[in-house]
Amino acid sequence: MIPATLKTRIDEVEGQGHIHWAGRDIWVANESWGQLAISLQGAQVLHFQPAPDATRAAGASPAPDPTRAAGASPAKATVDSGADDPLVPAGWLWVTPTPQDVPGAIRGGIPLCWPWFADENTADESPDRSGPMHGPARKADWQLDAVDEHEDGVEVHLSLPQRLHSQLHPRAVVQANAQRLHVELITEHLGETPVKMTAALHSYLAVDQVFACRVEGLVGARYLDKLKGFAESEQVGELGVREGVDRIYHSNAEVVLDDGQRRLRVARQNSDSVVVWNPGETPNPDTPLDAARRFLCVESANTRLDPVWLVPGAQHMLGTTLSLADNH
Ligand SMILES: O=P(O)(O)OC[C@H]1O[C@@H](O)[C@H](O)[C@@H](O)[C@@H]1O
Repeated sequence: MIPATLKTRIDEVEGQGHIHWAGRDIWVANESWGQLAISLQGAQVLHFQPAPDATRAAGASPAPDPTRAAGASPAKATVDSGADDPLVPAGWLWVTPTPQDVPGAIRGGIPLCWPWFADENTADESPDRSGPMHGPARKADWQLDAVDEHEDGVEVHLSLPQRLHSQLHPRAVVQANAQRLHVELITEHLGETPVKMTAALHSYLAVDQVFACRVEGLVGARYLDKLKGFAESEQVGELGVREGVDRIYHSNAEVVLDDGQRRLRVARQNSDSVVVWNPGETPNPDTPLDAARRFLCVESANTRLDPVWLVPGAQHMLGTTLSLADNH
């Protein structure tokens, strides 16, 4: 579910190319296996949409997608999102219809939070540890290093041309094909002393209605409830989202997000924290309330529950893989 103007520009690309949207340089693939768009600000995947024929062949039965069913013509079906640029129900990710100007971050897609999650400020080298929420990497300009063919899709490599930390340096790899989207955030330690970091792949997943969603796979997991001062609880039964939610689950389990229309599997690599977040009645100023009902973040993360100590010469890969889950 992304803004109509973004979807139209992606549809206009034949093969691979760059578009300009909301003041950002965005790399796009629009190929027979599907569509992928990555903003070079933040190396942020903004859109992923497998071709409908290919997902049927994989044995799943996704909900019909009106913007692709008509043959990938410019999006027509729109969702009232309370903004001039309506959302269209395209793909697995959500992007706000009213993005902040650069140098602000775009809320949506898969922001890379690095080298800390939220306001934990691990690996924050500013004198008073007052660095930005979710770290500086999501607002920085990344560069596209390479695009390879990969499993009938693409593999995209991105890196940061400048240093954001004296010892740690990140790069990103995005793989997309007709069956899945896979994102890796790789951190290399180039310095001399151990460093503690946290991070997140802050995935904004498009849903039909957030307060009708179920997140399966967390039964029995302990979690910190950020809306209750980080009170610790145990998940009883599957999680049904019925109001704003902001929880860090201590779990390495694969979860399935079921919105009644689509069952999306969220697998994670080297992540013992899964963050489930929607702002409920109090979204950020860049997110109209109607639009906020259309996403649930299910984030592959390393948080205060499982921080990473990186030693000199070591590297850490935080990953997430999205694919369709079988219907019950
Ligand atoms: O608005 P941002 O900076 O993208 O972050 C949004 C949310 O991100 C989530 O990961 C956090 O758990 C929330 O506490 C936070 O509000």
